[in-house]
Amino acid sequence: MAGLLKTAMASQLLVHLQSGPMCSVNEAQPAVAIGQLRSYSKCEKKCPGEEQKKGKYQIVMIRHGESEWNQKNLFCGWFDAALSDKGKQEACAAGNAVKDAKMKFDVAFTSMLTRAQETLLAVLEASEHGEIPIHKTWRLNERHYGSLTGLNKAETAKKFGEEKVKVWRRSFDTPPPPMEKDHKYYDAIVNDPRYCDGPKPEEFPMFESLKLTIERTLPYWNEVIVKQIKEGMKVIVAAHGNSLRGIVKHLDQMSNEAIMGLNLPTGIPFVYELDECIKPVAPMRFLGDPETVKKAMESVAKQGKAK
Ligand SMILES: O=C(O)[C@@H](CO)OP(=O)(O)O
Repeated sequence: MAGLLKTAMASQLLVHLQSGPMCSVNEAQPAVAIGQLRSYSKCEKKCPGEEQKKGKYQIVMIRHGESEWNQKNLFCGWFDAALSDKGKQEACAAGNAVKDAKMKFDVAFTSMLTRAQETLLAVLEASEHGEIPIHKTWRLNERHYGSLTGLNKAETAKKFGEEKVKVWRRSFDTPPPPMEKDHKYYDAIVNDPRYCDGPKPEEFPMFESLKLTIERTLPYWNEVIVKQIKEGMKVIVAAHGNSLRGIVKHLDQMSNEAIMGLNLPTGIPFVYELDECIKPVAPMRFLGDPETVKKAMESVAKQGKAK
């Protein structure tokens, strides 16, 4: 625990949020119609009493906006793809939704990858946050997609079958094949100086299932993020589809089968109300129009279909 806390402190960055260009350029045309704070439940209707349920603590999480590799439908994992223009717009719209919901954060957590960090900065900028501490950790990185990194998902489904790709993408414990040393992106990832403070060589993944992703994400969640929540800090986490699916699985105690059906949309913040034991008192709710959220989730699921 002390080690993780030390790493968290070492990666702390005080960001000066200037009037950055990302949100001012595109704010007139948000790609996602972010609505007011709305309840989103499994029944997709307002369930009585659910909407207003407040916990002792609250946390906001967001998957990064669409990346250039999401746009090209490539397995991305630890490759450091930049946000697409649409992804930048999504991030700004997410920040506007946070502002509309009058949410303020004391501390932020993100991964080592640019797409999550840029999304976070855009959210903080658009929601008029000043300077808050930002902790960056590889433990919130996207799951490592092994040898699939850089392959087109639809073409991979055509070659290996949609079922196989679904297992690689969404099964709990079947990992993709490992990334070997001769892989096109091996050097760019393994020798990236951003990882000089970790992971240690023996921890550095060459592939990850969701199970393995959870095994490296949860210690940080429990020992660093939860600690801050319990100290009364208002927390935002900007990370990735699968590192966040791991946290959601943990929070909602979802079965290995149930988590297969969860596809988080890009760039739409979601909120958990938590009790004193950090257990959700209501389902996650998105700061977005439910129909938009539903469509965005379906579109993520469809990425693994052959064309
Ligand atoms: O490619 C990836 O790294 C992830 C997230 O973009 O994709 P998937 O939704 O297939 O797990």
